[in-house]
Amino acid sequence: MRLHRNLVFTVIDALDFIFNQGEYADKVVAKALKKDKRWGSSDRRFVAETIYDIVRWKRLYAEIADVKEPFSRDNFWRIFAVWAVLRGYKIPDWKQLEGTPTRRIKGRFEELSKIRKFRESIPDWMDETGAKELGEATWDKEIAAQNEQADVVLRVNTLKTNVKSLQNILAEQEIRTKTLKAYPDALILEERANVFLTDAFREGLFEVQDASSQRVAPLLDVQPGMRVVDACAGAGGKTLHLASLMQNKGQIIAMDLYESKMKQLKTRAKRNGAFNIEYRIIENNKVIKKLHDKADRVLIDAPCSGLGVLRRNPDTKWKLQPEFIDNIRKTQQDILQSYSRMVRPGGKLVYATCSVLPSENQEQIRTFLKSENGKNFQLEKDHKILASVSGFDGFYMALLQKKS
Ligand SMILES: C[S@@+](CC[C@H](N)C(=O)[O-])C[C@H]1O[C@@H](n2cnc3c(N)ncnc32)[C@H](O)[C@@H]1O
Repeated sequence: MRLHRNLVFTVIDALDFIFNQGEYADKVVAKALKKDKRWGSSDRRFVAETIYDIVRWKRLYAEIADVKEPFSRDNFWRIFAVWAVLRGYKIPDWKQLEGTPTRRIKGRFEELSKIRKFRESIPDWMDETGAKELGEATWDKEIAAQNEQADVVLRVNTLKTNVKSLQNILAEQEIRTKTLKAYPDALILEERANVFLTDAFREGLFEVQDASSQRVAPLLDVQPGMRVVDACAGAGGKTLHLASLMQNKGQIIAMDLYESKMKQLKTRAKRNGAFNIEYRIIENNKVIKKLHDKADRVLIDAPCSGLGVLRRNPDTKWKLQPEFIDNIRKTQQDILQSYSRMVRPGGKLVYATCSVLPSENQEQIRTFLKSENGKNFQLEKDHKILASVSGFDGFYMALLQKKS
């Protein structure tokens, strides 16, 4: 395997943006891929996958390369050299890679692979939190699974098409997919492809949405004609799923703190042909109060640590801080306390996160159910989804019913 100079330089530049300028990996990758129109699909794959790989394995590779943050340009080359040696590339005779200690790199890799926080390349605090909350054995498997590359999963937009038709449309463009048992609207790509460039995507025939995330909206048990509040709608992955489950009938009130996210949701809703959505920015508590006891269903897709979706967002490992998790736990309980009041007697509520930490999940529900507000609710069921067991993102979702 040969390394190509302009691709590798693009990777080094991207790492500088991510690690020294605090930019998000997905944005940097998207920008990097636009750099040269002549690149073919394997060049683009090399750039994207190498950047993500090095972001994912930063701690391990930096330790092997014996470099510390803030990284200089020379440090990035040394980290890149570690990646290239471990991936089996022949090191080219470029001056930046002169003197790469191939044998030493392999030896250090063997040694460090015996220690989980290096082997899985995570900060000390994250390793301790994961082990404390899930137990050593489960965390061992879970963090390993979360370091694997995620599959690309589509959710078929049943407002516009069905699984079989979309499968045929994509197959005509050489994009082969498989159905997934127990996930009725899902298609999984057999090989990675940039599905956002397809006409099928532009026409709103599907969204990219992990299989675990596709379990949230169905759990809420919505029916056409209901009034449903999606209280933390964000850019609306689950709002759109709710709209198709409701066959565009009834009312979905999508809320978030941020207007920018609502704007993205509006664009996506238009593409999806979802017409039963109203939008509210939560500027103050009045927005919530007005809906007290009025919603048949409320979805709280709560802000969380994201410790279930590291496969998709490996830079979370480095951006997340323990203080953030402490604060987000308080926010999660506040949101549960406040937004649950929108559920009408006899109505239902789903609380979900894309975290695997019990303290953000079942423990929040336990605290809520013991509280004054929570006494009006009972837990119907919950799903604790681990990436190591499901093969998809780590998620938690609980269905509660308000007493009549
Ligand atoms: C997990 S994300 C939502 C993802 C979205 N539901 C989807 O499926 O694409 C959590 C969202 O909660 C929003 N949020 C944070 N604090 C909030 C609050 N107090 N009230 C409502 N939304 C909040 C964030 O802006 C973010 O968009």
